[in-house]
Formats: sequence, C-alpha cells, structure tokens
Amino acid sequence: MAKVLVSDPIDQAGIDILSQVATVDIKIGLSSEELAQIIPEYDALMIRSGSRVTQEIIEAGTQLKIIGRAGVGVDNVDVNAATRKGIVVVNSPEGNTIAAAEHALAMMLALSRYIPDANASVKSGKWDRKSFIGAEVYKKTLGIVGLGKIGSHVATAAKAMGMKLLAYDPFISTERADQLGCRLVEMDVLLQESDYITLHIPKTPETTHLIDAAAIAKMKPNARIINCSRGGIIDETALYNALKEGRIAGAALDVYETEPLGDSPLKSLEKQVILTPHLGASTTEAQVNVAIDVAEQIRDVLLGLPARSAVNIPGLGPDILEELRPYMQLAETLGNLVGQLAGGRVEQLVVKLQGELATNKSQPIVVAALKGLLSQALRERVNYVNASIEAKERGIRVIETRDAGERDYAGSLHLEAKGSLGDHSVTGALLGDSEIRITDIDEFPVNVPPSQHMLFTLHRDMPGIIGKIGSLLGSFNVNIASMQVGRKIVRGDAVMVLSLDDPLPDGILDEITKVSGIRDAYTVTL
Ligand SMILES: NC(=O)C1=CN([C@@H]2O[C@H](COP(=O)(O)OP(=O)(O)OC[C@H]3O[C@@H](n4cnc5c(N)ncnc54)[C@H](O)[C@@H]3O)[C@@H](O)[C@H]2O)C=CC1
Ligand SMILES: O=C(O)C(=O)COP(=O)(O)O
Repeated sequence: MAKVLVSDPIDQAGIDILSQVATVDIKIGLSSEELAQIIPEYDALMIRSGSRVTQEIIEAGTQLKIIGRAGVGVDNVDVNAATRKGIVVVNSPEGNTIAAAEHALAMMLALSRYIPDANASVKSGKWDRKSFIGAEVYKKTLGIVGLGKIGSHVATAAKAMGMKLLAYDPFISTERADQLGCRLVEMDVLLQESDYITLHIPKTPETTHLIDAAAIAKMKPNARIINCSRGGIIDETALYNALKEGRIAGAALDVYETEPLGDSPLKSLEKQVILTPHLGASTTEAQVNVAIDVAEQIRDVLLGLPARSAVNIPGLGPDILEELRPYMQLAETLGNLVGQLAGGRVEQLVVKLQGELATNKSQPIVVAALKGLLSQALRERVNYVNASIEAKERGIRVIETRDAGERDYAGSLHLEAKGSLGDHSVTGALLGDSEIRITDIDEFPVNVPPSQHMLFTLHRDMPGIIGKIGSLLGSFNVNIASMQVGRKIVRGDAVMVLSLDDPLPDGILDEITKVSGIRDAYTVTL
C-alpha cells in the first residue's frame, strides 16, 4: 500500500480520503533534517505553509510522486526541483479564497476601528472610549494589488461597503477590472491615491519588497496597509520605521518575512498595528475545502490518474485534460514509435497538429509526444511533469507546426524525429473517440492500430518478399497477428507493418535484414 506523510495540520476530511488508498502518517512540526530523513519511505507528501520542502528533501524523496499543498501558495516548495524529478505539485487554488478575502476585510475594519486594542482595554477593566475614535471606510479609496481570486472577492465586498476601488495587476484586462468596479492604474497611482492598500499577489522575485521605503514614501499619511498574501512582499523594517514615525496610519499583517514571527519591533507598536499568525485560510470551511481538494488529487495520482490542479503541468486543467486525453494518448504512442524508429539520439522533433487538432491547445500534445519519445530511455522516470525539461536537457529541439487544412481525418498528428541514425516520421489519427490508428510511416500510407510488439520493414515491393518474412518468423515460432504493406508506387519502395503476438527473439532482426529486397527493419515495443 502507498504511504502518505502529512506534515502540517490538515482537516480529517482529507485524511479520510487519503486513507482509502494509502497508509497515512501524520507528523507535525518536523525539522527539515527530520523530514529529509523520513521522506524516502513516502509516495506522497501533504503540507500547508508550515513545512518547507527544499531541494534536499525532494532529492531524498526517492519514492515521492506528488506533493500536495492544502492551500494556494507553493512558495514553500522548490517546485523546480520537484519538476526535474517528475514529482507533481498540486494545490487548492480556490478552497480558501473566501476565507483569505474575509480575513483581509476583517483586518481593514479592525484596523479602522482599533478593535483589538479596544477589546483588550475593556478586558483589562477600563472603559476608555476617546482613545479609539476610528475612521470609516465608506467613500474611501481602496487600492487592491493583485486582482486575482482573492483580490476580486475583496473588490466585490468593498464595493458593497461604498468604497472607491483602484487596482494594480499587470496581468488583468481593463474589462475584468471594470466588471469588478475597479479602476486599473499603475502602482505609483495606487500608492499615491489609496486610503487603504491590500495585497493579494504571490511572492515572486518581482514582488519581493514591492512595498519598500520608496513605495511607502509615496503613500498618504492616513494610509493603512493590509497584507494577507505573503511575507516579504512588504519590507518589514521600512514599514516599522514609517509607522513609528507616523508617516502612514496603520498596518495589518497576517504574513511575515519569517514565520513564526520572531522578535519583531512591529510587536512593540500599538493600536496602529494588528498582527495575526497567518490565519487567512483558517476557517473551518476553507480547511475542509482545501483538505478534500488536495487529498482527492493525491489519491488520484497514487491511483495513476491525473491531478486537476497541478502547478507544474502547465496548461493541463481538468476541462482541457478531458478534451485532449485521447489525443495525448495518440501523441504519446506516436512519440514512442518515432523514438524507437529513430533509434539513436534524437536532435529534433517536429510536432505537426493537423485538421481540427490544429485549433487545440498544443502544449499538452507536445508534452505527451516528448514523454513518449523519451520513454524508451527514461522508462517510468519520464512523465508529463518533467518531459519538457528532460527533452531540453538532452538538447532536443522541438518545433510545433499546424495545418488546419489537412482533412484525411478529423484531426491527426504528424511527428518527425531527426536523429543521429537518420530521420523518421509517423502520422496517426483517432478512429471514433479514442481508437488510435497509425496512418503513415516514413511517408508510406498505412492504416494499423498500435500493438505491443511490432515489426516494421522498409523493402522493395516485389513478389515473394512477404512470404519470406512470414516463413522466417514462423521458423522462430513468432506468430503474426496482422500485417499490412504501404507503398507509394507499384514495385517501388514499401513498408511492411506487422503486429506480433510475441516479442521478436534476439538475433532475428539481423536475419530479416539479410533477406534480399529488405533495406531496413525495426522492432518496436509499445
Ligand atoms: N494569508 C493566507 O492564509 C492566505 C494567503 N494566500 C495568498 O494570497 C495570494 C493571492 O492568492 P489568489 O488570489 O488565490 O491568487 P491568484 O493567482 O488568483 O491571484 C494573484 C494575482 O496577482 C497578480 N500578480 C502576479 N504578479 C503580480 C505583480 N508583480 N504585481 C501585481 N499583480 C500581480 C496575478 O495577475 C493575479 O491576478 C497568494 O500569494 C496566496 O498564497 C492565499 C490564501 C490564504
Ligand atoms: O493558501 C495559502 O497560500 C496560505 O497562505 C494558507 O496557509 P495555511 O494553509 O493556512 O498554512
């Protein structure tokens, strides 16, 4: 039975799903060294933001097939290292959207009305009303940095509270911002005009210290900033200095450069600062959502099924996967076939999408073709996650072309491999919804289904040659399941495609190539 390690607190609903297919060990609070030490035993790792999955841990995870992040941010996982090792990284892109958005809104209101300090004051026996005169958010300007899932929900709620909305997000269209009632502006305008600024962006090299001393200097003196996205997007030292000197009015932080937050001077500031311990996703609802979402994906991957929210298989969402799955199977089979025909080192692969396939997303098809191409060399080490990287590292140039006009089949795929031992090409199509047909080998038309053991010959089209190959195979006790010849002209060159019931015994290929009229012969295992 597979083994899953859960190294952060996960709702029981997720554990129950994992337990259907695996032995689940829950070990919370492990150090990186401890995690690296035990990870070789596990097929899957399920985490939240508390575990840091470094390259060392990934390298040590020799059995690891999937890392599931029960939440959104995967900045605590070395995704590149996982991709190189063919480990799928999945998350729950939407499970905690509402929780995080509501936390940001709660922070904005709590900051405006000094709720944490007012609460502490009453609980300490005081009745002090004059120290807590707050500000209204109504008619104030909210600047939203990052108008993705969480930012959009914040926008909708803030709009309902009568706020004016600005947004900065270079990857969002003006139409989308308009729909949400936001004016899309440059970052400087947002900094200068906002009374409240809320951050909802991932942590990347570009967003690290996006809010630094220079950015804070552009903010209004009454500005309040809220960060429920990622620590390190705000330079905490610059923020502390600005708050201490009263250059901005307040800050509410849920995330920090280092977590747990250690000895930070921010803790010494009073009612203008609210600090929560990374609680954005901490609602019962969100925790059930993310646990189920990610546990289901881990279960599926352990059962050999695809994951619906893999962050390192780009462009492979569930709807696309559903639609393209038969074509991906075709691409993988043809990639495997052309790789074996080419034999040696492949330097270039041309992937030509024809007919209706030409209008489809090509990336999953190309990835599947590369997976097939590399499968002889890398066996189960190659998968949809690492096929592109493995191809790149082997110096295989990939060229994609499209020909929507090709009409022999509704959609077909043509692959050409340029290799150290020669060039080969194959074409294939789908019959009905998912039956694969090889329709062309090295430009010779054929119509054969792929089978596990196949023999291909290039020969001169002349009487008696088929009989000779048949007898030769018979003398080695190899049974032919089907046979087809493809030729362009009578008595010119031709290919013979044989499906065999058994693998070809050693040495027989040499005997076949010695038959007069046979120019070349290849065995293929699919
Ligand atoms: N505090 C907490 O517990 C939680 C934090 N988060 C964090 O919140 C953040 C946002 O999450 P979602 O809205 O779900 O992500 P999302 O991917 O839906 O949205 C992120 C948005 O940021 C934009 N963006 C990327 N780079 C940018 C840049 N340089 N400048 C401006 N905009 C940029 C993107 O275009 C996108 O629209 C993530 O960092 C996530 O990890 C999410 C859930 C809970
Ligand atoms: O989903 C995210 O990105 C979060 O930051 C939530 O973190 P958590 O799962 O609560 O440790």
